[in-house]
Order: sequence, then structure tokens, then C-alpha cells
Amino acid sequence: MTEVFTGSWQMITTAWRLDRRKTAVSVVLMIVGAVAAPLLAATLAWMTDQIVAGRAAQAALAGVAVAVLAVAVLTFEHFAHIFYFELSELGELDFDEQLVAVSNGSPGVSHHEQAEHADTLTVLQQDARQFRTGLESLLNSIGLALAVLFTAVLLAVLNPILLLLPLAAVPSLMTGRWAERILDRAKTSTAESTRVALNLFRLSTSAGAAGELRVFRLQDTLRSRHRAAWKATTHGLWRAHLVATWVRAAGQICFALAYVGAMLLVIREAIAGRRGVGDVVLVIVLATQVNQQVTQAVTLLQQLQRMAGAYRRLRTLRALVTAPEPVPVDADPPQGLRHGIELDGVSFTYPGTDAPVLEDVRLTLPAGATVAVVGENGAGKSTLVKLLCGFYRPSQGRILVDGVDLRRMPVEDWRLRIAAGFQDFVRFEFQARQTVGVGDLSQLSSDSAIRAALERAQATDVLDGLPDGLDTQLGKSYADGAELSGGQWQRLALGRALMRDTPLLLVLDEPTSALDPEAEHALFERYASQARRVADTTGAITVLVSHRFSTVRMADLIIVVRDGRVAEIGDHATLAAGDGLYAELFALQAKAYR
Ligand SMILES: Nc1ncnc2c1ncn2[C@@H]1O[C@H](COP(=O)(O)OP(=O)(O)OP(=O)(O)O)[C@@H](O)[C@H]1O
Repeated sequence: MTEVFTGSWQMITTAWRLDRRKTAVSVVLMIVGAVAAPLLAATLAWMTDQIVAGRAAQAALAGVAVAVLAVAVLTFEHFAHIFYFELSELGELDFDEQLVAVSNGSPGVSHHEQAEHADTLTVLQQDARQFRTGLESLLNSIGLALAVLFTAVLLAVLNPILLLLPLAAVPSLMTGRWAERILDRAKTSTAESTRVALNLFRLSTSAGAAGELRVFRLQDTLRSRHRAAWKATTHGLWRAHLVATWVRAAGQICFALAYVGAMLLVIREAIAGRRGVGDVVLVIVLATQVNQQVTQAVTLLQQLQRMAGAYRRLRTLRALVTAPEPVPVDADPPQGLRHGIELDGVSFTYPGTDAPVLEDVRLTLPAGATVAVVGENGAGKSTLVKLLCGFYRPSQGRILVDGVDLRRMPVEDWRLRIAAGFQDFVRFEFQARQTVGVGDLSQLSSDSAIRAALERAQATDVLDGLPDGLDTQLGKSYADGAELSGGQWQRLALGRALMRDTPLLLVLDEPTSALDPEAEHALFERYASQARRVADTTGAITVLVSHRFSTVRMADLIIVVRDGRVAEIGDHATLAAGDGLYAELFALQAKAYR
């Protein structure tokens, strides 16, 4: 219940923050519309008394009041809808934005990769769509609370025993839910025959199957199977509806008995002269409203619980992604690297799993070096890269940047000093200029910087092939968007990775897998000589993950990872001359090419 209150509070404060006027008007209209119902009952009673007493003027006045209240009951909710509709659109957008902020504003990416949190994220994406129902339910609840209060006061004034009426609505509520469960179970138990029937229908009417159906003369068989499956479904559902109707009726009978009891109570008092005809009318109308109020309260509570759950999930995710670092964050990334990056006994286990993926990794990536990481699938190469980028923190050990623990540097500042290209690159369907330029937002509008990056990535031919050069809209989502091949997209992504001209660390995790080995080799040969020139001034390190030894062999240092450990380390000549995994893999690949 506390969660429902917290969620409701969050929802109403969000609406208030987004548009105070619309929130206030919606609340007032909903309240007036809801409270008008019990007031209508009271006014009807008053009008009846005036008619019975033969007071024409008062009866006419009461008649006008009844008409006004009836209009309020019927229309105010619709007018409120006009106001809160836009509000709930804004609310959905606000929820989406919070979700994007939580999802992308975090230092790490574990919430995307851990099944449990990825599920939460998926559920939250659906939840955002419920903001409208949530807000509507909240406004309805506020109105309903006041309507219930008014109804209770009116009933208590007539006879306090009538306050038991809401209890009489409980059996019909419970039987209603029981009936829903019966129907749900029937839907589940007939799901298979429904699916079979639908599949058979699709098969019988699809163009693809038309040929075989004729050749094998299957039409009649499929038709009779379809009929049998459909009959099974219909029969199951019919029985369930029959039972559900009886169950519902039983609940309604309970309320009907209580209703009759209440009527008799008031009629008896009216006959005894203690009550007027108006009071009888009042009970007739109020008792019906009580039944509706109880049912409505339960439905609203369920919807509020759903929305409150969405806010709880958002809070949990936010707490997860903004968990504080266990060490003080008090150091800036260096301007340039003098010694390099050291992995000091680094072990890593993915959150939510037991087996370590990296174990006691000890190595130094010297300043200015081009380092290749090789190893079999699943060895832990990409995980190493993710730790260097700060997507995850080591479970044990430290990553030292010129002797300073990486965790002490604000992750955002570290990210500004790294550049990265990944195998599963993003196809940003923007203008070509932006698709590449987002690699360095500060240079987004500098065509010369973008062209230089494309030159470094050897992707100028991709640009030359675009109808409007850098102005070309890319992607299939746009009617006039240019579609590129996988390799062309990857070259643009590589250009994006090379936008930052003075990174301390450039990570290239199989960013050229869609290129052929010769193209990859040529690209890296050129890139490596440039990188060495730049590294002379900044000490930048290039880490390259690749399965292609023709590229790997150019690196100053090669790290062979096997089962999460560093198995070998050295340059190509040394490793190839040895009898380790590198020599074995290199020989295998060389043989394949011969
Ligand atoms: N998010 C994750 N959660 C749990 N385990 C993961 C996750 N990502 C990777 N792993 C596991 O970690 C191990 C190392 O994966 P990693 O991606 O680092 O290997 P790799 O050497 O880069 O492989 P490949 O050459 O196939 O890209 C694998 O066993 C993989 O199943």
C-alpha cells in the first residue's frame, strides 16, 4: 500500500511539474464529476419529497439541480479527459526520458547485459505506455475517495446499518474475479487448439502453400482439421462462459439480497412515518452506486499498483546504475601517457554469474604501443576491452593509468580520452556528417575533421559514393535514405572511432570484421604508422582485437588470451618462433591461406 501511495505521489507531482494548470483543472473536474453522483441521489430524494409535499416551486428548483448534476456526472469526466490526455502524453515522454537517462547515464553497461536487469528495462519500456492509464486511475481514485465519503455520510444519516452495504458488494466482487480466472484458465487450456486452428487457417489461405496444397490434394484434410480444432476451442470457451455466468450471478444475488434488505429497512421506517419517500429514493440510487464504487475501487487499485511497480522498477534500476565507486573519485586522466596502462592482478566475473571470465591478469600496455589481443572465441578478449573502457570494474585487482587507479578518475572524463570501434557497431541512421561526427561531439560541425577521420579509416570512397556527400541521409528508415552495405557501414563506424585525434587509448575490437583480410591489413598498416607518429607526442595506446594474424603481426606487442588468462605475450617474431598457442594458430591460418 505504501508503494501505491509513493507511486501515486510521484505521478501527481510529475503531472504538476509538467503542467500545473492542466493538472489542477483535471483534478477539479474529476472530483466534481465523481462527487456529483451521490449528490444527484440526494437531490433526487429532495425533489421526490417536494413533489410528494406538493411544493411545486421547490420541486422545480430541485429538478433543475438534478439536471445540472446529471450533466456533471455524464460529462465532467470527458472534459477532464481533454486536459489530462495531453498531460499523460507529456508524462509518457517524461518517463521515457527518465528511462533513457537511467539506461545511458550510467558509467557501466551491466544493466544491459545481465538478463535480470535487461528484463527490468524491457518491462519498463512497456510500463511507460501505462502512464496514461495510471494518471487516469489516479484522478479517478481522488474523485472516487470523495464520492465514497459523501455516500457513506448520506447512508449513515439515513441509518448507520446501511454502512454495511459496501460489504455486501464484496461477494460480487470476489465472484467477478473468480469468473475472470475461470475464463483465463479456459483461454489457456484452449490456447493450443486456437493456435492450431489459426495456423491451419493461415496455411490454407497463404500464397506460399497454395502449390503444395493442390499437388497433395490437402485442402479437405486441412479444412476438417481446422473445423475440429475450432470446435474444440469454442466448446471449451462456451463451457467456461456458462460457469462464469453462474458464478457472477451468485455474487450479484448476494448483493441483491442486501439491496432488498436495505430497501425494506427504509420502507419500513417510511411506513412508520419516520422516513419520507425521498429517503426510499435515496437508498435505491445510493445502493446501486455503492456496488459500482467497490468494483471501481478494486480496478483502480490494480492499475495504481501497476504504475507504482513501474516507479519502483525505475528506482531500483537507477540505484543499480549509479552505485558509488568503492574508492574516492579524485583524479583526472593525464594529458598524455608516460608509462602506460597496467593491469595489476585483474580478475573479473560478470555480475549474476559464478565463473570468472578473467583471472589474475598481469600485464603492462606500454605508452605509445600498438597492442594486439588474440585468442580463441570466448577467451575473454572483449571483456578485457570492456574493463579498459570502464564499462565494468574489475572484481579483483586494479587497472592503473600511469600508476593511478582508473576507478579514481571520473568515468565520463576517462571516456573523453578514449576512442573505440566495436564489431557490433551502431548504424546511426543520421546524415553522413553526423553518423561519423558523433565520434567527437565537439567537432560535429567540422567537415574537415570528419573528412580527416574518414581518410584515417580509409573510408573516403564510401563518402564519394554518397549522392549528397556528407549531407546524405543514411538508412532504410527514411524514404530518401541511402542504404549502405555492411562493410560500408563498418567503415563509417571506424571513421567515427577515429574522430578523436588525441585519445589516450584507442580500442578497436574487431572493427573491420566485415572487410576482407587484405583491406583490413592495408588499413591497419597505414593506421599503425600514423598511430606511432601520434603516440610520440601523447603516448597513446592502441588496443586491437582481431582474429586475423596478417593484421595482428604488425602490432608492437601481442597478448594471447586463453581461458581468461594471459597465455603468451611478446612480438610476432618471438611468438611465432615459439611452440605456444600463437605459433599454432598462426601456422593454421597461414596454411589455410596457402
Ligand atoms: N554480459 C555477459 N554476462 C555473462 N557472461 C558473459 C557476458 N559477456 C561475455 N560473457 C562470457 O565471457 C566469456 C568471454 O567473452 P568475451 O566476449 O570476452 O570473449 P572473446 O574472447 O571476446 O570472444 P570472441 O572472440 O568470440 O569475441 C564468454 O564465455 C562469454 O560467454
